[in-house]
Amino acid sequence: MANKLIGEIDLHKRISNIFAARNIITAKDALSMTEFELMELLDVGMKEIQSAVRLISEAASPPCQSARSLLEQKVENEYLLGHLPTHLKGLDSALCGGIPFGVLTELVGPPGIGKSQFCMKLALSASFPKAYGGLDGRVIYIDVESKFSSRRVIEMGLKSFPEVFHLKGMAQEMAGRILVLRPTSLSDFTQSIQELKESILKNQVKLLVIDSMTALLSGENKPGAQRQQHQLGWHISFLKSLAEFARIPIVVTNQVRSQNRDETSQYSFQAKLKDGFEEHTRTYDSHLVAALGINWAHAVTIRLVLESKSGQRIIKVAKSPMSPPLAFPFHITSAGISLLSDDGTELKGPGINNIHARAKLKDRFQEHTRRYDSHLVAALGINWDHAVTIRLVLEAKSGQRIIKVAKSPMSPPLAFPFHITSEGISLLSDDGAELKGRGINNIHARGHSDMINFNGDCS
Ligand SMILES: Nc1ncnc2c1ncn2[C@@H]1O[C@H](COP(=O)(O)OP(=O)(O)OP(=O)(O)O)[C@@H](O)[C@H]1O
Repeated sequence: MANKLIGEIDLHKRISNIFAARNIITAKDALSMTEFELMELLDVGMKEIQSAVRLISEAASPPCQSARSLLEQKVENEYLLGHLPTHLKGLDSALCGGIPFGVLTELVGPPGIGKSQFCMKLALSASFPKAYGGLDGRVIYIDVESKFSSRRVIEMGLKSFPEVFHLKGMAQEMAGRILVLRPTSLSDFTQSIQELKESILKNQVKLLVIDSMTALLSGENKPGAQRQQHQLGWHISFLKSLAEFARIPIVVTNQVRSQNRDETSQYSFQAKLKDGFEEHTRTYDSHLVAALGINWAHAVTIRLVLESKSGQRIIKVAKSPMSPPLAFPFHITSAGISLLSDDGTELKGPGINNIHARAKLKDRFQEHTRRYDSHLVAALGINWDHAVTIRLVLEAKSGQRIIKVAKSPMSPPLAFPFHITSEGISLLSDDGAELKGRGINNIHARGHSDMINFNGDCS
């Protein structure tokens, strides 16, 4: 508006020509001067100057709008901006159609809970043909932890949308629409996202995924949480403006982990300290704030918390401008994430922003395994568990050697009995038994009494 040309404003021709002759071209040029200055410069009477300034101001100001018309515009824009369906019915209806365009959405939760699985399914949904509920677009998937698996995406597609994926060439076509970038450092990542702006518009990109932001920070060896948060500040505003500018959903994953003995973590900006419970949770904040920074938590429009409670995976809509806090139990199958119920349970109180890394220790047996956690954490370091993509656990249970796929982005937890002969390791059966519950990350060294559990991994 300020750059509106004076020549295009409905001024008297003579006055308009005088402005042009004195090189006052835009509304901003004219309105930056006082009426006396204009009088002096243009050599025109006060009355004429006042009338010209009034007309220029009117032309340069945005029109008045009623609250009603603003609301109508908002609804219209939301419709135009659209949503990326998650194909999880309950979640899609809570989010008015799915992950909204034009804003940042954060998936936050402990390792192994299913954040990458969720992102891969979103990538599928964005690249899928419109006729089948997709967006028919391309996806940029920034895979910091090298967890993206095209095999897994195709498996999800075949199981979730068999009618489309069995069409000849469709799997290749879908996989070809997902561009995977693997930055090796924060500066590499910075360069990649700066270069993205143009290609997002040119290439019909409908989704940008960053999996995960935490891994980018933990990869940097710079000392001091403050410094890391400061570095992240630029990325937050850049990604936010990129989402708005390109009108696409940007989905970012973040791991959280409590280094403390309790398994609950909480975002620090939530809940004023009033009572003992909140005072207690405060001790865990410092770790989370160090990883993500306070500005990050404010910048995201949608926050979905994925957690595990009493052996059940749960997805919570923890922050959303259009939904109350809701929780949905889910599981992961070969078709990807699916909800066990589409009716979310409404959440109240401080629980909304708590993140359960695993079930609370309830009995003496588990209390016993806890002693070994500190040993593992001390030996391997807390970042170790985050860093590995595949974890195979080799253990002995009731005299039988077992190899377990305990962490994998493309396989459910499976156990295979094996033995070792002169030819090396061989499986006794090629049909793995699927594992459920806490046993997945337990390691049996001999009998029950020697069991070790990976600290913080979800059960
Ligand atoms: N084909 C499959 N069938 C069933 N479950 C699977 C399959 N592939 C992977 N999973 C399950 O998905 C889980 C891993 O999820 P995912 O890799 O998304 O975790 P994450 O939250 O991204 O972890 P991290 O923070 O460590 O990256 C594992 O429990 C694994 O068993």
